[in-house]
Amino acid sequence: MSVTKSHHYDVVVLGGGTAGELCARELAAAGREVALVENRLIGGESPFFASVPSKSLLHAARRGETWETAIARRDELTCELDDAPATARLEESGVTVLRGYGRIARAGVVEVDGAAYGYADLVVATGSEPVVPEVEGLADAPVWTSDEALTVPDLPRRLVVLGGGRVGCELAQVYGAFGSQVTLVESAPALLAEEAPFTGELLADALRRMGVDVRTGAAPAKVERSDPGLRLWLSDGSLLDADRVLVATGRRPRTRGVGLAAVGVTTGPGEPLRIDETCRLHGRDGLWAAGDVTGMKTAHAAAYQARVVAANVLGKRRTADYRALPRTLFTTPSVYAVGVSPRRAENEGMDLLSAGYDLAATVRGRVEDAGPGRVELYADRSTGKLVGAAAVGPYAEEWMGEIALAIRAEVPLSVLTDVAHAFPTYGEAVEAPLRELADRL
Ligand SMILES: Cc1cc2nc3c(=O)[nH]c(=O)nc-3n(C[C@H](O)[C@H](O)[C@H](O)COP(=O)(O)OP(=O)(O)OC[C@H]3O[C@@H](n4cnc5c(N)ncnc54)[C@H](O)[C@@H]3O)c2cc1C
Ligand SMILES: NC(=O)c1ccc[n+]([C@@H]2O[C@H](COP(=O)([O-])OP(=O)(O)OC[C@H]3O[C@@H](n4cnc5c(N)ncnc54)[C@H](O)[C@@H]3O)[C@@H](O)[C@H]2O)c1
Repeated sequence: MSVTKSHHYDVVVLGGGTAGELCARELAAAGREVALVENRLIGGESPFFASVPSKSLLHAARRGETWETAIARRDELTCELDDAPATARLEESGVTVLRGYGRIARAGVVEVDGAAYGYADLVVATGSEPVVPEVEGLADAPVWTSDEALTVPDLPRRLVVLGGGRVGCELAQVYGAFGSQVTLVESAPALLAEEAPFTGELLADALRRMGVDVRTGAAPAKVERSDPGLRLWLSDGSLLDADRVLVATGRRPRTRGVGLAAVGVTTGPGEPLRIDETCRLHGRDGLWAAGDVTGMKTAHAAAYQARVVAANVLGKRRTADYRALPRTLFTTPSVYAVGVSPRRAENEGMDLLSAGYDLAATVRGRVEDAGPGRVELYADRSTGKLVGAAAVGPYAEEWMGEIALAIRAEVPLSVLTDVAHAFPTYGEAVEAPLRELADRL
């Protein structure tokens, strides 16, 4: 179809999720004429299908609410999947919203459902999509991804969750807490295999204690419909009967169909877009990318990059620093990790010094009978700096924030050991390992 150029914008943003929406908003606030192209909901995954509904259900589970109350609150928080308020706020901030599927037609031109729009700068923020593993029969089975698991009102009697990463563990806890009989199947030998081993071990124990059947080192080999529900054969030879399968085996950057080849950007299927430290795409002028499409995995990372892109489009050179982006699970107990993990240090040949502390040894942990929990801190022996940390415990994502700051700001251990924490708090748990690291370095 031949297209005509309808308008020229300073900036066109492809994708209105966390990254795209924030970037568009910042650029419009700075006086740029900005259009944002979105083919689903303004706000993207996080407020409607991901962070917000999952955190709402986890919170309801902690409070012991009924499933009906929990999903009513979830649906209220996700505005019943109505993005009209978010769209109105974005338009009020000066951004033009173009509804439809955006594709780069050629350098300087984006096509949206037959109409063409010019741009000086283009920001690709098209997010990611779930990966469904190729397993015999899986495509014909009643399968959910997190999208369905976080929007439908059903509470399956028997649920098999494939994948023990962040989505799988959070949703296994949600459905297990509300009464589904949940089996969590993870192909790696442990949950959260990329993180410090104690995190996956404590999380698996917590899930098992609440009745989730956690199977590690096993993957689905074959799926068949049965009456009622379906039957799964696992690679270890065991058999599972279920009413529903939730696939949570990862996500891949959404790069197909965006027309990147038209501007000379080639990328393999499932590969993230390559950006430099300023979030410039493939080193090309006027082309930028932010969020999951670049291989990021969290909303806060998407927002961080969006700000970096906006600053650079506005001509203020800003580089991204990824050393202290938190990785969290909002389960009970929470899991928090930041910076270098023991696994990564091993892969990179980094000489890591570690020190840990059990939360049960803190007064707060005893007062609240918090159950098993732990903090580990990691320093690079060659530089003497704190480079990573992991924690499992109540609201670890809140009280470990100071460690992210310490890593990012390279705060010396001599200063960190001189900080007093309020008594009695979980935050006190970092004091002993900090002192130990300082003594041993
Ligand atoms: C179940 C779940 C729970 C999560 N929980 C958390 C959490 O607690 N904390 C956290 O930090 N992160 C969490 N995440 C991750 C977080 O949701 C993502 O990192 C975040 O949404 C990424 O934002 P984004 O802007 O890169 O992409 P998205 O939010 O995916 O937005 C991309 C948008 O682009 C649109 N789009 C794509 N292609 C086109 C096109 N060609 N034309 C027009 N529009 C297009 C899509 O429709 C979409 O709206 C969770 C993820 C999942 C799946
Ligand atoms: N709290 C948070 O910040 C949060 C919460 C949920 C999701 N997310 C993000 O959403 C994205 C998607 O999460 P996810 O959990 O789907 O992906 P993930 O990559 O974190 O985990 C996928 C897991 O599935 C396993 N797996 C892969 N193939 C398998 C198979 N065939 N059978 C069994 N197991 C298999 C992998 O070993 C891995 O442990 C991630 O980027 C994650 O960071 C973030």
